[in-house]
This record gives sequence, structure tokens and C-alpha cells, in this order.
Amino acid sequence: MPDSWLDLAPDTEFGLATLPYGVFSTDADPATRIGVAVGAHVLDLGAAARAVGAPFADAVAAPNLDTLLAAGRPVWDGVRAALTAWFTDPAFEDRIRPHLADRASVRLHLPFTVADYVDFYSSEHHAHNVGRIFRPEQEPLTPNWKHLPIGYHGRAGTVVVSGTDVVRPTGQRRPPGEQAPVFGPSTRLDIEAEVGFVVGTPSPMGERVPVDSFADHVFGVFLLNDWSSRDLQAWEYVPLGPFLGKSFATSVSPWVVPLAALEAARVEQPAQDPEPLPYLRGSEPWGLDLRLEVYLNGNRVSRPPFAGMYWTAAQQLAHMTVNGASLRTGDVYASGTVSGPDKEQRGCFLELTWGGREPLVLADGTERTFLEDGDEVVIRATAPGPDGATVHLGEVSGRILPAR
Ligand SMILES: O=C(O)/C=C/C(=O)CC(=O)CC(=O)O
Ligand SMILES: [Ca+2]
Ligand SMILES: [Mg+2]
Repeated sequence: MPDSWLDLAPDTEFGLATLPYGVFSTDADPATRIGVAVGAHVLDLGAAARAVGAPFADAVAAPNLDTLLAAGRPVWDGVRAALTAWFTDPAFEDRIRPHLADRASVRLHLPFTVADYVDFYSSEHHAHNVGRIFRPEQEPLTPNWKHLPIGYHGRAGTVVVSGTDVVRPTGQRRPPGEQAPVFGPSTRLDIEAEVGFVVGTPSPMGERVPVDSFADHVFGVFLLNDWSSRDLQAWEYVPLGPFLGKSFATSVSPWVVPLAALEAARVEQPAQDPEPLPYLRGSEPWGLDLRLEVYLNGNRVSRPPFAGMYWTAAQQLAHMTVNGASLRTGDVYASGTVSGPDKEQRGCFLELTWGGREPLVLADGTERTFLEDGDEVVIRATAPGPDGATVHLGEVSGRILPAR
């Protein structure tokens, strides 16, 4: 990467290879506005764009990312090129430096208005493991699994930004061996380490979005924790799928990494056999070499590799619209739990503890199956960037509060 007048340390989180977008406020100015993370700083993008008279200033002088998302790929590329120029060309320093805030001192908010929220199920390892745990008497993969990316509609209104506490959900569960359900706080509260995608450019009803149009529609990528109550889920999900077991909260990381930052992380997805139907075939690789890490109370418990996901986000987008369903700016869709083939690569505690039968032993000697009140989960990720640089996705965190 070119040098910056900001003197960024080579190993800084959010160097010039990343330049993610978020929404921040400060104690001095509680109005929310778009920020760009760069090293230990946050750039007030709207104020900076006005100071340099950038052509896209109206799209970014906004309380959140909604107008930038709607502006489309040419504007997204223009903003990113401008940011790189501002931070590398010393001629911009006088106009840009006054709009930098200390990243450690800002408050971060949900970066855009979430329109719809869909969650997929695209890790073969995860689907295989969950099938064996939930349905031991059946084939782990359902007959449709390798023909289409399975998904369900989640609850957009309960998508929350990283750092938001999660109240333990209450509801119906059926204890093992019983006929009737009981009511109370969930006893099998779990996470799902996932990657989220946000749609910028909408599409009209009745039209399909081809796999190869992915980058025209999708603005960027972030981390997502699909908190899941396994006891509520197991009792309610037949035959219509997850409902209250997953709708109480979904946490997202505050920094949206633009697709353009992930060019060097693009890889071929795993071979698909059988070959999918033509509408699910694309001409460009959209596997992504994102390396996730899951921490429970500071202990790293898993390292899920995203590169092995069976279905790509480009295929998921094509599938989501193949019936003519429209896309709206702010639509979020998530990859599904990211699990690799190895035990220490599993993206949820259901798998890590094999349905609660094999507790994890943490560094302090305590054991965990599912989450306890007070537990904090943090998911982080990085990806390879250009010229040996590292792209940072930052983190999504959440702490469990007791049921109410
Ligand atoms: O197989 C099942 O019955 C349930 C699967 C999940 O809970 C996973 C889900 O939300 C989709 C995913 O994250 O991969
Ligand atoms: Ca999920
Ligand atoms: Mg959820």
C-alpha cells in the first residue's frame, strides 16, 4: 500500500487496505454521521467531503449509510478512490486532518437501516453437523441442500450493533423425554459466527439478479452473530423453520468493509457436485478467504474459515431473487454459520460441544456447553489484502443478560 501522511503502523487495524464505513457520534457532537476507520482514527466523511468539495458530498453528508448504499457502484468506487488519495497525498492533509476523531472515544451505531434480513445455511460442515445432532435418524444433508442455498427470513427489526447486550430469550421448550413443553428462559443459548452482506443497489420486482451482477448490488461485508436458542428452536422449527429461536437478536459489526477491499481475498469456492442449475452459475470466483475467530470471555474457542463455504454470496443473491422478489437498499443477508472441517473450526457451541454432550474447558478451568448469563462473545475476522497487507473486518461482540 502507498504511504500515508497519517504514519499508520504496518500492523494497524484498519490500514489503507480496509477503509471501512460506519456511523459514529461523539460526546461533543451526538449527531450520528458517516465515519471511515483508519488506524486509530475515524474520519468524518461528510465533513471531509465538503471540505475538499468532493462530487459525492451529498451522498455522504448523512446520518447513516443509507444514501451512500443507494448511490451505486460508480459512487462507491469514487468515494474509495478519493479516500485513498486524501490519506496518501500530503496536499490533502490540511483539509482532512481537522475531520479526524480518536476512534477509541467515539460511539458506534447501527450503520444503515436494515430493510429485510435473510439468513442462509451455506457451510456444508455446519449443515452436516447440525443434521447429525438434531436429526440423528436422517441423512444429515436434506435432498435439496446441494441444489440450492437454503435460507429463511429473519427479523430485520432486531438486528443490533456490536456491543448491544442480549437478554436471554424466554419461551417454550420441550425437555428431553417429555411430551409437553415448559415455559421459561432458554437453557441452550448459542451463537452462530457468520458473515453478513448488505445490498446497496435495489432491483425491481419481477426481475432476477444474475450471479455475475453481485458486485453491482452488494456494497459490502461485515460480521454477524445469529444468536440462537437451541431449545426454543428444536421445539418450534418443524415444519416452517426458525422463528422465535433466532429472532430475539442478531448482532452485526459496526464497520462495513467495501467489496473492493476484498479483491485479494477472492478465491474459488469448493467444487460443486452436482453442478448447480444455470441461474446459480457465475463466471467469476466469489469465494472469500475471510478468517474468523470466536472468543468466549476472552478465550479463543474457534477459528472458522469462510473460504470453504459451499455457496457464495453471489449465488445466494441470485437465488434470493430468482422468483422475482425485489431487492431493497439495506437488505441484509447472512452466509449461515461458518464451520470448517475441524473441531476447532466450528462456528457455534451446538457443534463445538456436540449438542452439549462434550463441554469446552476454558483457560480458567471452567466448563461451558451453552452460554451463561454474563458471558461475552466476540467474533473477529481478517482477510488477505493487496501486497501482503491485512484487511480487517473488526469485531462483533455481545454480552448475555439474564432473562426478564
Ligand atoms: O438444521 C437445522 O435445523 C438448523 C440449522 C441452524 O440453526 C443454522 C441456521 O441458522 C443457518 C445457518 O446459520 O447456517
Ligand atoms: Ca444462522
Ligand atoms: Mg438471529
